[in-house]
This record gives sequence, structure tokens and C-alpha cells, in this order.
Amino acid sequence: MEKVESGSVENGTLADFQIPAKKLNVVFVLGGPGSGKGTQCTKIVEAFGFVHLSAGDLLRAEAKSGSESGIMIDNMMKEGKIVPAEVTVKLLEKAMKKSNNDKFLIDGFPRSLDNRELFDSVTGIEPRFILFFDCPKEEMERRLLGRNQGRDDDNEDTIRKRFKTFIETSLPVVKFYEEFDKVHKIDATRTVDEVFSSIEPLFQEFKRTGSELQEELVQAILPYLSCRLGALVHTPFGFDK
Ligand SMILES: Nc1ncnc2c1ncn2[C@@H]1O[C@H](COP(=O)(O)OP(=O)(O)OP(=O)(O)O)[C@@H](O)[C@H]1O
Ligand SMILES: Nc1ccn([C@H]2C[C@H](O)[C@@H](COP(=O)(O)O)O2)c(=O)n1
Repeated sequence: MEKVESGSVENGTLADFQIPAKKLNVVFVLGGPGSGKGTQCTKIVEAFGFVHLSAGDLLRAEAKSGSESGIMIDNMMKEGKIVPAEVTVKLLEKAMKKSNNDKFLIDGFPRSLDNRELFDSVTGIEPRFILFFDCPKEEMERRLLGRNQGRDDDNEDTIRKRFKTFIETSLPVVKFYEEFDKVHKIDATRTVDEVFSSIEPLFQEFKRTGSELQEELVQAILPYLSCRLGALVHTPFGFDK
């Protein structure tokens, strides 16, 4: 299979990608904090077999891992600031390489023009389109304060800072892609199901075929089967006898 040319990649980090950049289907999911990006990504994954990569989740995991950059990430997130693009792009790249899939929903990224430029130069991946969840500040704030997922940044003070960063640093990314006609603006004030109904048609081209669904089923039950098989081998009535 054709690979990404290492010459086009900084540090050659993408050289072990099994799928060429041009064949990867990447959709960026943008919107203010609490606009419902993660909620809709979960539904898109179920319906269309995408891999959901949340930049925020990857950063939170890295912060918890005790790595060198962990404390810096944690502090920046508490201040509602955008973590340096080098860190986030590296985490995304690693997560994409680990996956065998060719369809990625990248949630909460690019959150700045720096994010966008570095991702572009490192991966050479052009997003298929951008989903932009449009929601008034008051509704986003209401949702964030009711989220109850134990996130350190879901407090009034940090939420105010996150909104400011969203307007000053993240909206210019949406404007950038609007110039290329790549943005699907979604009214995110409706119910979860209504929002999903309005984005579903955008993903029809990614509908899974029968054999893809079959392969997914096999992958899902394989761990169970191998576990059962292992148990049989080690019981007196199993294969040993
Ligand atoms: N359409 C909706 N109507 C009402 N509540 C919603 C809707 N979509 C999501 N929520 C709720 O709002 C909260 C925030 O949603 P979600 O985590 O999906 O937002 P997000 O955009 O991913 O936020 P963040 O950028 O902070 O990670 C959650 O508690 C979720 O259940
Ligand atoms: N590309 C990104 C994405 C996220 N962050 C930081 C800053 C955000 O406030 C925080 C939480 O993200 P969320 O889970 O709300 O998407 O993570 C960033 O610096 N760069």
C-alpha cells in the first residue's frame, strides 16, 4: 500500500502511517465550549464508524500521565488557554497512527490558526469538511454548569476565560475554512436528536457497507471468543482431555 512520503513530513513522524494522507477522511468538529460537539461525535461514531479523537480528552489524559508537559497542560487548561500546537498535534498524530481506521472525527481541533497550520504541515491531511456547532453563550454556559463530569474547567471563572479564547482564537479558524466553503454551520440550540438529524445527511457518503459491519462485529466478539477458548483449554472437559 502507498504510504505518506516521509519527505513531506517534519521529523518523518508520519512515515509509518499505513494509509496515505489523501485517503484519510478527516472531519474537524468545532464550536464553543458546551455547544454539544462530544455528544454529537458519539452519535456519528455509532452511525458511521468514525474514530472520535477529542483533542481535549487527549490533553487531559496527557496531563494526568505525569509526563514532562503534564503540569503545563493542566495549568493552561485551567486558564482556558490553548496548549501549544506542537503538543496537541503530536498527541493527535499518535492516536491516528494507533488506529486502523481511515475515518476520523477530530473534536475541538484546530482551536487556533497555529493548530491548523502545524497539523497541515505535519500530516498533509486536508479535512473533508468542518462541522461548526453554533450556540449562544448563555445556552453553552447552562450546559457546562450542568455537565457534572468532574472537569476542573467547568467552573464559572474558567468558563468565562474559555469563551474569550473561543471568540479571539478559535473563531478565526472557522472564518479561515469558510473562505474555502468547507464549513457546515449547525444550529446547536435544538435537542440532541434534532441536531443529529440535521448533520446525518452530511455523512451519507460514509455509510458502512454490509461487509464493514460484519468485520466490526467479528472484531467486537473476538476478545470474548478467545477468552472462552482459553477457558476451555484449561478445564478438565476442555481441549486438554
Ligand atoms: N442539544 C443539546 N441540548 C441540551 N443539552 C445538550 C445538548 N448537547 C449536549 N448537551 C449537554 O451539554 C453538555 C455539554 O455537551 P458536550 O460535552 O457534548 O459539549 P462539548 O461541545 O463537547 O463541550 P467541550 O468543548 O467543553 O468539551 C453535556 O452535559 C451534554 O449532555
Ligand atoms: N486543540 C485544543 C483543544 C483543547 N485545548 C484545551 C483548551 C480547552 O479549554 C481544553 C478543553 O477542551 P475541550 O474538551 O473543551 O474540547 O483543552 C487546547 O489547548 N487545544
